[in-house]
Order: sequence, then structure tokens, then C-alpha cells
Amino acid sequence: MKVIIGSKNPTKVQAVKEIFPTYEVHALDIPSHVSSQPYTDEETRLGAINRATQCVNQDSDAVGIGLEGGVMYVENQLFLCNWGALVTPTNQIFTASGARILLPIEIDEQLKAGNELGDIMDDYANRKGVRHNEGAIGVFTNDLITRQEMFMHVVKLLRGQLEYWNN
Ligand SMILES: O=P(O)(O)OP(=O)(O)OP(=O)(O)OC[C@H]1O[C@@H](n2cnc3c(O)ncnc32)[C@H](O)[C@@H]1O
Ligand SMILES: [Mg+2]
Repeated sequence: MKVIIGSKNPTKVQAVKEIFPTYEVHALDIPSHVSSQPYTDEETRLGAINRATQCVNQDSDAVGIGLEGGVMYVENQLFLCNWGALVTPTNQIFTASGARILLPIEIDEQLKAGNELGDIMDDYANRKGVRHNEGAIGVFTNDLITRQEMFMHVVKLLRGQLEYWNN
């Protein structure tokens, strides 16, 4: 069995490898066809579905997975949000979201100024490549939950649904 993950971001690729250990895992750089910084649950989830669908279009024997990061408001407060989608060769679509965490007001202001969260996080935390490593969720949980761990949970939710509806 084969799974294609529509990103080369190591936090996403590793998450899929951990949760699908018996599958052959391929990583392809696939566009999300939504804004580079999604701002709602709907847009973030659509980005994940778009990536997963394009993965299956590349190889009709494979299961496609898309993982997408975004932000969303809950009562005027900005939260990190992440969505995953899994598309099967017969076009079943499963989606699931990841843990959310409040972002400081400074991050909200920087995003409104048009910067991408990945770049803002490097400046804010004075680190390099936060998006490829611990992620914003790692920074704001004192490294207790990394971006890969958060994505692992999302991919587990996808795999579980795939198995439930196909057994
Ligand atoms: O190569 P891809 O798969 O696109 O990986 P990415 O790091 O750009 O991740 P996303 O496109 O899924 O994320 C959308 C935007 O949100 C940013 N982002 C989302 N979650 C993040 C996190 O935990 N830490 C840092 N940046 C994050 C990311 O940098 C993008 O600007
Ligand atoms: Mg991106």
C-alpha cells in the first residue's frame, strides 16, 4: 500500500510515516490552492482537501494525504488551527482537525500586516525554521507538543476513519 503526502515539510512527512508504518510513503510538493495564510477553518480544511485530491490524481493506486496549517478566530481571539484530509483511490474523503492554541495579540497584528506565520514565528521566538521544526504550537506549549506530534494526531484521526469505514 502506498500513501502520498502533499508536502515536503518534514513535520508532515514524518507524521505520516509514523502513523502509516507499513505503507510506502512518498512526499510531493503540492499546492494548496488557498491563500498562503489561510484565515478560517473552512479555508484551511479546503487547502488540505485540495492537496490530498491532487496526490491521488498523481497516482490512482495511492491514498493521498494533505495537511494544512492556518489560523481562525474564536470570539475575536486568534487561534492556530490545522486540518488534514485523506482521499482514497475511490474518492472517499476523510477530514480531521488538530489541536488549537491561542496566539498572542502581536502575532495577530503581524499577520494582519500581511506576514506569514512561519516567518513571524522565527522573529518572535528568535529561532530559525520554526515551521519545519517545533512549529508555533511547540513555541507556545514550551515544546511539550511539537508540530509533528500535532500532525501525528491528525493523521491518526484520518487513518482511524479510513479503517472504520472500510472494515
Ligand atoms: O511546505 P508546506 O506543506 O506548505 O508547509 P508550511 O510550513 O508552509 O505549512 P502550511 O502551508 O500548512 O501552513 C500555512 C501557513 O501557516 C504557517 N504555519 C502554520 N502552522 C505553523 C506552525 O505551527 N509554525 C509555524 N508556521 C506555521 C506556515 O508557515 C504557512 O505560512
Ligand atoms: Mg505552505
